[in-house]
Amino acid sequence: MRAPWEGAARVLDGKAAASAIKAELAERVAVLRARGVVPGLGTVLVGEDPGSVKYVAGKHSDCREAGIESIRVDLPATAAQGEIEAAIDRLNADPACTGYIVQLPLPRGIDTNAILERIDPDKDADGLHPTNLGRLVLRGSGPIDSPLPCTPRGCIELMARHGIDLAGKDVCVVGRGVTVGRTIGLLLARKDVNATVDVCHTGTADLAAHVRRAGVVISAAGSAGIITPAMVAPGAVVLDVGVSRVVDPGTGKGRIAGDVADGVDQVASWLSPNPGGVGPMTRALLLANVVEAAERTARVAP
Ligand SMILES: Nc1nc2c(c(=O)[nH]1)N[C@@H](CN(C=O)c1ccc(C(=O)N[C@@H](CCC(=O)O)C(=O)O)cc1)CN2
Repeated sequence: MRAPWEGAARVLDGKAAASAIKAELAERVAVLRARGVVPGLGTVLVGEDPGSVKYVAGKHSDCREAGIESIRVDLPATAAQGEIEAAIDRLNADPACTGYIVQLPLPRGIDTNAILERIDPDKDADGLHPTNLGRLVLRGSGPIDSPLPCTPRGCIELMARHGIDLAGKDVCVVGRGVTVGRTIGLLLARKDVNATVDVCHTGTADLAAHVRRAGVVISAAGSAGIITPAMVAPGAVVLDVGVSRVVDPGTGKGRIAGDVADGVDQVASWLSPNPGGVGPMTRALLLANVVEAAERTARVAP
């Protein structure tokens, strides 16, 4: 007899979940506006990396959809550390900007940690300021009244909105970048989620053995096709978060590839497409951070 997942994984539809979240947020923004509180998201983009340009443009169009104002600061790739810091200082002082992000990665030679630490923690829409990461570490249970990193939050919300309960599950996270791998374990291991987390990276001796043990695989390695069907336990939930640019050998043209190889959909019970999975959720949860910060300021209950 075939298990329910055999044949084709069900789709973790990030586009649909993100649209629902944005509609919910639009209602909360209307309440805020009625009380004279206007949320405004700022973005700082340094350089013209095509991926980053696209993601930032997406964040501004999301703001329009949810009724959030947005402020764009675009700097050339040659911007010096001091110029980026000056832009941060202006956003910290701007009352129209209630939250903002610095699009990562920053060009080589820029001290990213110094930039992230300069953001006013109360305006940190990405949840990557040390104060907010520290709050996440300190508050292992109960509500958190500070912003949470958007992609980790998006991964958990995507599964929750598809009825996937993570309590007691073994989750294998692949990748240790700051926006996902290094922070998602903090959220997954909280008492309200109750998962057990295994974080793998380029120094992991036997990646396949770790992935095979997991009921949930979250791959944010940025290494095309690193998660193969043979590595995945039958019925596992798989989230494809990584993005890399590859050249298609057939056409010679560049294209975007995820971490999950073809055929995983024949083994997994649920699979997030890439694009269309975690990416839109990252953007929706960024807006949630902005709205929640404005609600805290206005003391409006969600
Ligand atoms: N300051 C930050 N920088 C970066 C973050 C972050 O959370 N904060 N994460 C990533 C990029 N990212 C957000 O900025 C991001 C990635 C992907 C998407 C997205 O919607 N992707 C679409 C596809 C878009 C396309 O290429 O057509 C999808 O997956 O469907 C949004 C945001 C690194 N930097």
